[in-house]
Amino acid sequence: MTNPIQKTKSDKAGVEKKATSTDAHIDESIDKINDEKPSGLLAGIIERAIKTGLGRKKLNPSAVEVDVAKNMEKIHKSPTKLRLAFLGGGSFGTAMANLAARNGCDTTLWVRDKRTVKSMAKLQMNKKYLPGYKLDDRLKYSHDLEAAIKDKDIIFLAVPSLAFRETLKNIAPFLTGQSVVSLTKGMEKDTFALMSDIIKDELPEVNFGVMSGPNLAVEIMKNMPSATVIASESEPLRHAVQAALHSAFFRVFASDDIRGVELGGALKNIYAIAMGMAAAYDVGENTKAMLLTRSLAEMSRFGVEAGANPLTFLGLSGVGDLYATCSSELSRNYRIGNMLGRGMTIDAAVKKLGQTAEGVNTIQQVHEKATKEGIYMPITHALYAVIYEDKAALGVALNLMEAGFRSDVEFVMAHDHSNASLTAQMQAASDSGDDDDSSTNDNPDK
Ligand SMILES: NC(=O)C1=CN([C@@H]2O[C@H](COP(=O)(O)OP(=O)(O)OC[C@H]3O[C@@H](n4cnc5c(N)ncnc54)[C@H](OP(=O)(O)O)[C@@H]3O)[C@@H](O)[C@H]2O)C=CC1
Ligand SMILES: O=C(CO)COP(=O)(O)O
Repeated sequence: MTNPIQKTKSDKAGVEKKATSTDAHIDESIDKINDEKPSGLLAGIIERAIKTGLGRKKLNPSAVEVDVAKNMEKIHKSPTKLRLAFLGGGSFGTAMANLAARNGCDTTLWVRDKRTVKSMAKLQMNKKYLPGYKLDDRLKYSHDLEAAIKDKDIIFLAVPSLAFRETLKNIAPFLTGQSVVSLTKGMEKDTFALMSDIIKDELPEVNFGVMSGPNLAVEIMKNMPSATVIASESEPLRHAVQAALHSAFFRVFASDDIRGVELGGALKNIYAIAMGMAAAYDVGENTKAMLLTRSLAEMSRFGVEAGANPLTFLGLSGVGDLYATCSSELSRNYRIGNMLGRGMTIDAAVKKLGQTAEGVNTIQQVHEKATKEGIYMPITHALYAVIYEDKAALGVALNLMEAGFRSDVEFVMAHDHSNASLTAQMQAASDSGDDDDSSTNDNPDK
């Protein structure tokens, strides 16, 4: 059997020279990105961190990794270097694999397309998803799934949710005790399964975790300080992921609330679409703040119904990711919303984006689940009505504003019957007073 890792290594060495001198288009992109480099205080922090070895010095990586290795089941010969595989050659898989390689982990990025693997090894760059960003020269590339995961300690999955189950099925025959960590933020179409559910379904024996947080891939490639959360019931796995990815630019916090962390990452995509749409209507900061915090209320309400701890939504994977994705045009979900707000159809917006926007499917899943189970999710239902039932956005937004009286944080003061009866009185008064026809199906006191 060929060893694709060795092969790509020599490819890299052979082609590097060409890449630096001939690809004018990429040089242009790099110049453009360099122009956008952080400046001032941020630039100072980054420069200092680089000079001091990416901030891992104090952590004494080999000591941490020896400790991790001692604890991890079925861990093997060389405990001084964690061995990692990242599956998925999009922007996030690439950014995370690059972080790990830069930290000195033995890292292979698996990409399904052979030509893309060749191009990445040649240029040390992901031209399609992260053009202009040079990748660490220790990062290895492979399109051979078996070889990519062989002898690894941890396999990180960064494929879109629609490919998650299929990817697990494909690696199942080659597993020899590796742990699995999902980086995917979505729900399986039609089953409402989260990625951890799919892991338990397909690989019931495997030690697993999920990682999620405010991690816009391009900002990570620019060394902009960021943080994330690894959630797992396995402490050794949490430690291993922290040790593998931690640097002065990237902090990895820990949690054992897998459901909460995972739902934060999946649900915020719905609200990023809503916020992108609101931005297209030039709404004010008060409106954005209202939308953001009522989105958080929906997320935590839904999370609790699904078995999550509501406090998890106050962490990086909840409010942290919600804020990042709802504020930035780097978010693909936000961009989809913005295109919708400017009058495009959902199909045209998805086509124009040409990348993964998990929220498009998540809205449908959550709308259906919440309707079936009677979970109060007015923003999700409103968004569904605009996107999939062709309701007018303005009417839907006004309806949301006219929804009944509710408590602010329902885990502090429950939405009780006095609110419900007040709402009913108001509703009756407004029904008899006007004949507004811009309704949605929302019942605010369901
Ligand atoms: N980008 C980000 O900032 C972040 C993304 N995430 C999450 O990570 C996941 C992946 O997103 P991201 O990397 O951004 O996506 P991208 O759209 O950038 O890339 C998707 C990648 O998945 C590959 N792919 C698609 N279908 C399959 C399949 N059936 N088998 C194997 N590979 C496949 C694509 O290959 P091809 O090019 O050949 O189609 C491509 O390499 C999503 O769930 C996302 O929510 C999480 C945090 C941050
Ligand atoms: O999850 C992300 C940032 O944390 C990326 O968001 P998008 O998938 O909307 O680009």
